[in-house]
Order: sequence, then structure tokens, then C-alpha cells
Amino acid sequence: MWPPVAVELPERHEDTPAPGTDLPPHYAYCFGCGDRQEDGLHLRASVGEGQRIRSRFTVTEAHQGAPGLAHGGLLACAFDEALGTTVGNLLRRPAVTGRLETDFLRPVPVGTTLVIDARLDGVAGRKVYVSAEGRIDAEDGPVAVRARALFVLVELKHFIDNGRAEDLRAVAADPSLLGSRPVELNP
Ligand SMILES: CCCCCCCCCC(=O)SCCNC(=O)CCNC(=O)[C@H](O)C(C)(C)COP(=O)(O)OP(=O)(O)OC[C@H]1O[C@@H](n2cnc3c(N)ncnc32)[C@H](O)[C@@H]1OP(=O)(O)O
Repeated sequence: MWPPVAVELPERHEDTPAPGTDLPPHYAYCFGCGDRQEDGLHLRASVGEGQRIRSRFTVTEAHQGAPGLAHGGLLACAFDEALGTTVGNLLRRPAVTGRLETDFLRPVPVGTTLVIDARLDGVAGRKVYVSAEGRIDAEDGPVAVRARALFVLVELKHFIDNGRAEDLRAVAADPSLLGSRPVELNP
């Protein structure tokens, strides 16, 4: 059963941009979406209809597991990012991945662009349930990967208490490193 518990499905936050709007990276050095993370995945997300966010991820030679094929763990990372972006942008509250499960249905060759459609499935207290499908090269392409995740809502303190001090200082000095943030920061 998914979600595994009774949930509420909140409206998307009133500050969520209109459908079709491209979303900036949420952190410039994020491995999933950061534009200053040379070796990262460079996912690009945009707002979908209702409780949906669409992300795109192009598999490069740096992402191989077997010759010419994407590494499964790396695809899981892409889905972590796509699902987390969905939680962050639709609820606009900080959250972290508690559990992530993936089904790999087809191999994903280098050069493929995965079109990842993620949706918010519901909220139960601090638990947020999200799921996604990744299709090969087009929004109606064959499904290659499915994922479901539980995110847990946290306070900003989670990041301040656990993050490395020099990285927190860098963000405090240049808040533009946080391009899309679920709450306003006052460092
Ligand atoms: C715009 C922004 C875009 C952002 C995109 C980001 C994408 C990337 C996201 C990530 O990769 S985040 C990094 C990876 N995740 C972590 O580092 C989280 C590490 N884990 C923790 O810090 C804590 O375990 C956690 C905050 C998740 C939970 O600890 P807490 O002490 O705050 O809460 P608690 O353990 O009481 O759990 C809260 C609820 O969640 C449930 N829960 C937590 N982990 C679970 C789990 N693994 N499976 C099932 N349920 C789980 C737990 O049972 C409980 O349910 P109930 O409310 O019903 O009691």
C-alpha cells in the first residue's frame, strides 16, 4: 500500500511558482542539481500541474556502471534529488530523505535523458510520501525507473547542527548559493 499510512494531501504552497516555471538549483554545490558541482548530475526541475514536479537528467560517460550504461546507485541519487525537490518546492519546508526505494525496469544508456515525473502523495505529521517515474528521452517514453520515498520534515537546526562549519560559513557569506530554499534564512 502506498502511502503506507493515512495521509493528508495539502495544496501546494502558495509561493510555489506557476506550472512550467523552471526551478533554480537549491544549492550551488549540490551533487544532484548544483551548477558549481562540476561532477554532479545537473538535474533540472520545473513545476508541473498540481502536486507534480518534472526533472530532467542526462546520463553522461561519468555516470556509467557497466560499459555504456548508467550506474543504478547513481540513478537512485537522481531520484532522491527529484523527489526532494518535489517536497521542498511544493511544501516549502525543510526535509531530508528517510527512506528511498527504487525499481529498475530497463537499462539506461549513456546519452539518455531521463524525464522524471515526481508527485507528492501525502503528508502524515512529519512524514512526507513522494513517488516518481523516470521515462527514457520523452515524457511518454518507456519507464526505466520507479522510485518511492519517505522524507521527514526537519527544523533548520538539523542542517546547522550537522553541516560542516566551513560550508555553513560559505552559505552565510553568500546566501545566493542557496538558489531555491524552502524557507527564508536569517544567518
Ligand atoms: C528545495 C529543496 C530541495 C532539496 C532536495 C534535496 C534532495 C536530497 C535529499 C537528501 O538526500 S537528504 C540527505 C539524506 N538523508 C539524511 O541524511 C537523513 C539522515 N537521517 C536523519 O537525520 C534522521 O534519521 C531523520 C531526520 C530522518 C529522522 O530523525 P528524527 O529523530 O528527526 O525523527 P524520528 O526518528 O522520530 O522519525 C520521524 C518519523 O519518521 C519515521 N521514519 C524516520 N525514518 C524512517 C525510515 N527510514 N523508514 C520509515 N520511517 C521512518 C519515524 O518512524 C517517525 O514516524 P512517526 O512520526 O510515525 O513516529
